[in-house]
Amino acid sequence: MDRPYTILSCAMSIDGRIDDTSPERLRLSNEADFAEIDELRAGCDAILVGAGTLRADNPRLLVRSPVLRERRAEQGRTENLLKAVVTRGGDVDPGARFFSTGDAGAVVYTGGPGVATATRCLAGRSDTGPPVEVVDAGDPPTAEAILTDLADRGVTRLLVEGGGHIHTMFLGSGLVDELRLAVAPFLVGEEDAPRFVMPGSYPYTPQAPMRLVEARSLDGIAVLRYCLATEGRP
Ligand SMILES: NC(=O)C1=CN([C@@H]2O[C@H](COP(=O)(O)OP(=O)(O)OC[C@H]3O[C@@H](n4cnc5c(N)ncnc54)[C@H](OP(=O)(O)O)[C@@H]3O)[C@@H](O)[C@H]2O)C=CC1
Ligand SMILES: Nc1c(N[C@@H]2O[C@H](COP(=O)(O)O)[C@@H](O)[C@H]2O)[nH]c(=O)[nH]c1=O
Repeated sequence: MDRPYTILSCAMSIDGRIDDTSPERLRLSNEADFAEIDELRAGCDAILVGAGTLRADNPRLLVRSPVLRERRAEQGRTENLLKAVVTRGGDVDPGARFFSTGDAGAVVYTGGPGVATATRCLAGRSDTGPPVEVVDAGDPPTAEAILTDLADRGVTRLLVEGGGHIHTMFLGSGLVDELRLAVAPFLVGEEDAPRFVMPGSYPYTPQAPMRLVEARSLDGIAVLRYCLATEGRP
């Protein structure tokens, strides 16, 4: 299977939560960590999130540093990354910042009735924004179909940036090459706070663990990097 090198990046609390239940976005990363994540973004061709993250955070998913954007432009690349969102039902907000910002366009991965729903939702968008395409990636969409489509678009390096259901989908597929975790030095402690992953079936077991390749402190945040590709795994 021709697919991009796939990095999953996530910031979590010590109790494995990626947000709290308040309406404001929880800041788990510190400035140094956000700067590293920006470097990580700048080194990728595409960035992918789930529709839940779009609804909760209304993120822009841009390269923040002007220096990094300029470096990309000098390399003949778009200043920002191609954006991708995964939705089962196709209900996406055409006014979301995800669709109106950036210079590389966006792809909505959905399937079944979600294709018509997403197409209908996006019909209300103005024509002046970056191009947006709705792609049928199966019903329900699979990580494999999404990665194959991204590879066809010339994406060689993909950053998956949440949320918990999308982590579950991608880690469950066994098609992630690298995991970067930033562990903030506190606990969220709320039963209903979004989790890093849901219960599920994962190929990373005590018999076939991930390989820890880096562990360091970034101003008090533990940065952990794991290599997920091992022999016998795709
Ligand atoms: N700390 C961090 O690093 C990050 C934290 N977050 C946080 O994560 C939270 C959001 O996470 P979460 O609620 O899990 O949402 P996700 O971003 O994981 O998106 C979930 C949505 O993805 C779609 N989906 C789920 N499973 C599938 C599937 N198998 N196939 C296709 N589509 C699927 C559904 O969309 P639909 O409903 O449209 O059908 C679902 O509602 C927010 O609170 C956000 O702040 C997010 C990113 C990073
Ligand atoms: N809060 C939090 C994260 N949250 C996620 O980061 C993304 C930010 O997008 P944008 O603001 O557009 O650049 C968005 O998907 C949001 O859910 N990420 C992290 O690395 N650390 C954090 O503490």
